[in-house]
Amino acid sequence: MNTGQIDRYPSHENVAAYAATIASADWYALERSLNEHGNAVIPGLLTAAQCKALAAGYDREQGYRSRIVMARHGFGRGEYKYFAYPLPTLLNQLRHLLYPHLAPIANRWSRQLNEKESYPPALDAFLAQCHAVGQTGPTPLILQYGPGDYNCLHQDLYGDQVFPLQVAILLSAPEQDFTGGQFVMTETATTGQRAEVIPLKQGDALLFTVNHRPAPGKRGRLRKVAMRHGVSAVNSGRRHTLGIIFHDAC
Ligand SMILES: O=C(O)CCC(=O)C(=O)O
Ligand SMILES: [Fe+2]
Repeated sequence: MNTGQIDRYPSHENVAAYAATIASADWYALERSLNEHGNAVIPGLLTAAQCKALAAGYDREQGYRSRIVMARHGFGRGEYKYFAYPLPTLLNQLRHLLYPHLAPIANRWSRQLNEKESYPPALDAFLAQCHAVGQTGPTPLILQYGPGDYNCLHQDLYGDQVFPLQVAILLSAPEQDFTGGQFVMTETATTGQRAEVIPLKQGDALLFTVNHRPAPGKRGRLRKVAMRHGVSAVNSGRRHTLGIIFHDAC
């Protein structure tokens, strides 16, 4: 883990708290939820103060490698910024702390789908694989939505190297900071399509499928189902999200 970096977000008073929350989470239950629904929630991973500090950092010029205005690309309406390396300490730690719990799940999914991918136990080894094929751009991001903004259903794929799980942390408080703006996931299988709205509170971390996952089909046999995620229109206020994607980008 890179510890020799400047912390751009001062109010991370509870660094040990999120490490303890990740370490003590019921990872069997989280995996069961991921297997059954393609998503799972760690409630209250960040404090309101940590969420506010990250959201307030959105307007800073420094610390980001690019800003994307979603309407220009047909991605929806709203905007987001990709962090630059070195990532803020909190974000770097969250990415490193979450990955080792997700890699064994990713490996079980890969085996169940007869895929060749296997994911190393630590993030730095996986990132080295990404960097070796030219996927060197950091993908963690922060998104900002105002009234009328939304995020089209999508998959966060940035090259051949794909880690099949990602995390989004809601930084704003629903009904206080914003209304509307619900996180939505869809699942497309040969048996039909369905959508799920996932209610989140400020500071909750949603673990979810990047592109596809194994799901029981007819006669219990596992089949591959494609998943997408997006956000319904924000009605009022401002909504910020922190996105943690584990593969880097070309
Ligand atoms: O704003 C959201 O909740 C969705 C963010 C998103 O698309 C992502 O983190 O990949
Ligand atoms: Fe996304």
